[in-house]
Amino acid sequence: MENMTAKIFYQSDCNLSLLDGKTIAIIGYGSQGHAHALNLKDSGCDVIVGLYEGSKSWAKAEAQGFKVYTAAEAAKRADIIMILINDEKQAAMYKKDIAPNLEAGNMLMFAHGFAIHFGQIVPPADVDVTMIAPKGPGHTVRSEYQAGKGVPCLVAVEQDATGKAKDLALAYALGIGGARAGVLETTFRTETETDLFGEQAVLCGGVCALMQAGFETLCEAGYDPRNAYFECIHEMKLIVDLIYQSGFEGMRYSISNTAEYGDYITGPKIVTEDTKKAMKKILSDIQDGTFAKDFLLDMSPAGGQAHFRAMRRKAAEHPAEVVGKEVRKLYSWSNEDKLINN
Ligand SMILES: NC(=O)C1=CN([C@@H]2O[C@H](COP(=O)(O)OP(=O)(O)OC[C@H]3O[C@@H](n4cnc5c(N)ncnc54)[C@H](OP(=O)(O)O)[C@@H]3O)[C@@H](O)[C@H]2O)C=CC1
Ligand SMILES: CC[C@](O)(C(C)=O)C(=O)O
Ligand SMILES: [Mg+2]
Ligand SMILES: [Mg+2]
Repeated sequence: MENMTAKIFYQSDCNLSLLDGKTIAIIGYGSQGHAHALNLKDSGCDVIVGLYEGSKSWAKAEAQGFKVYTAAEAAKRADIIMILINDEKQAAMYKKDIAPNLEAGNMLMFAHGFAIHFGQIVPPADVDVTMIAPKGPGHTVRSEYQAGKGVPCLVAVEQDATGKAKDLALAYALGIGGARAGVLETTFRTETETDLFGEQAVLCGGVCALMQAGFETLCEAGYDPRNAYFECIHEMKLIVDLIYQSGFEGMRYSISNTAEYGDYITGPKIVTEDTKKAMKKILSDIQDGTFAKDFLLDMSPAGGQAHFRAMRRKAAEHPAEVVGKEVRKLYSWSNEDKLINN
């Protein structure tokens, strides 16, 4: 097992004043970008935003109080440059906009290790290269900060040219609220491999496939699709919320004995040794670069996102999506669809 003694840093380990006098450029204003920029601004930091001419987010970032520049101009003006654009676009943008404007002693930052770990970006030796990777979606990084809380983060230092890289990165983690929850020390490699594995096998790929298969099974057996949606999709959040609060044991305390008995009996029939075997293959494809190669190829100008777009279209047409729209209207307090339009 990996090092279980890796340090966790909290607010008292982080010195926000290390960011005094430093300009932070947030490149990208999407899920993570808007959250980091707004949280840092609310923490008193000097933040500018870098985008491309014609970006749909330019006016939004300005309306939310930021000076917005092209990525190249923002990089030139900044001491700390956080790259929060899509992983597959980072290498080309870095080469064109960031590299020519980097100065010795700058800090280049990432929220995910993909571009560095897979060698898409190779920064010069005289800059710090660090990562603060929130373990949660950008919109939650913002909403937790506003609630006085934070999303836990990973911190990693790839290059420490100034000798202060880790302390500066930790100050940044406090600025976005992550240190309120805890910041676990790791490496770019480990963050990249575990993050890709988690989102593919469990959080996004695994959970969505499980919910959809359950929904389909009930619908194919003739049950009302709205009932199937309640049972296999809607209620997932409520069960996961209990796990979030008190672990599996806490969740099982809240459910009936009938459900708990069925949980123990049936879980291993669904997630079998074959599922574990498939998980191991997924992990090995991530570790040896197979996934990164396939992803980058499809997302490249030559690939034209052919596979990505087809998969996205097919997923959007799933009957659960149609029923879901109707069911989600029932709970007017839900802001999920607002997120999609943000
Ligand atoms: N989504 C998440 O919650 C998490 C993401 N991460 C990591 O954070 C990073 C950002 O991901 P995410 O927030 O999902 O990205 P999004 O797709 O939500 O946003 C990308 C942003 O980058 C802008 N952009 C695209 N190309 C350029 C360019 N050439 N120059 C300047 N800006 C550009 C986009 O502009 P426009 O608005 O015009 O489209 C958009 O504002 C990735 O490394 C990801 O792995 C890490 C943890 C969680
Ligand atoms: C789970 C997906 C994620 O890794 C995240 C929100 O943490 C991502 O890349 O968006
Ligand atoms: Mg993640
Ligand atoms: Mg991820």
